[in-house]
Amino acid sequence: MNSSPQAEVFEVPAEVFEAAYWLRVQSNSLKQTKALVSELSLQFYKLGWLSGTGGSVTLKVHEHNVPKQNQFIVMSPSGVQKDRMSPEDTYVLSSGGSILSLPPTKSYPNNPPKCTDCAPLFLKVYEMCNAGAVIHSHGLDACLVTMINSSSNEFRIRNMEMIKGIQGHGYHDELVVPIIENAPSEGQLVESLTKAIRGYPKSTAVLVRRHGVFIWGDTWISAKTQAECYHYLFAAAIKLRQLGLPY
Ligand SMILES: CSC[C@@H](O)[C@@H](O)C(=O)COP(=O)(O)O
Ligand SMILES: [Zn+2]
Repeated sequence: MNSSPQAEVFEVPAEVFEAAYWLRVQSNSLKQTKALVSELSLQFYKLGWLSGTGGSVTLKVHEHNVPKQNQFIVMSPSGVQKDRMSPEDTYVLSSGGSILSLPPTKSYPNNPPKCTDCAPLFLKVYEMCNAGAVIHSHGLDACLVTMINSSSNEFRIRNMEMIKGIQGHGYHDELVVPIIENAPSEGQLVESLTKAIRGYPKSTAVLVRRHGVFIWGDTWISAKTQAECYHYLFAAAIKLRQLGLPY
């Protein structure tokens, strides 16, 4: 008879094994994606899209041969100066929304970090739109354009060359972007965002009244390009209105 004490056996859940496997596969591109999130955040801060800690950028880790459902998502922390954020301050989430890694607490000695409040909205966009990147902008024009007509749930513009920069649109197309009402917290916007995405399948943006805009694309390049075009068109609409010209 064997009298030696039995070794304790810990069961590691299958999804932990799987996440660890994909983390290894994607580690190089994960590093690059974290760096890109902080680089783009600084760039967008300079454009006025991420000021006063508002706004946020999220990217999916792009790695060939990794199935979409195993691609990791990088998000920024909540309530921080987005222009001063370093790659190591970012969060890594599974495509299902579980947090896989968080910033070291030494970066936040007085205040434990928290993932962006926009996380449920970003996850909804990833899920419904097959996006590779989402930008939440607090650009002033994105906010003001929702206030031109407070009873309208749409922003419409036509006859502008920059409309061609929006996915699925040509010069002769009218651009229509849904507007949802703001709420005291981001989580309360999930339902109306979902409805707007469903109701406007051609749109790659949703405006939030008196707040800003969510813009997405298949890749970070597409999201950035479109975000530049959307902001141009919002600014143009405001200016045209001031000049008394139709848009
Ligand atoms: C200026 S506060 C803005 C926030 O409430 C929110 O709307 C936002 O855009 C950023 O949230 P955050 O949690 O800091 O990523
Ligand atoms: Zn916001």
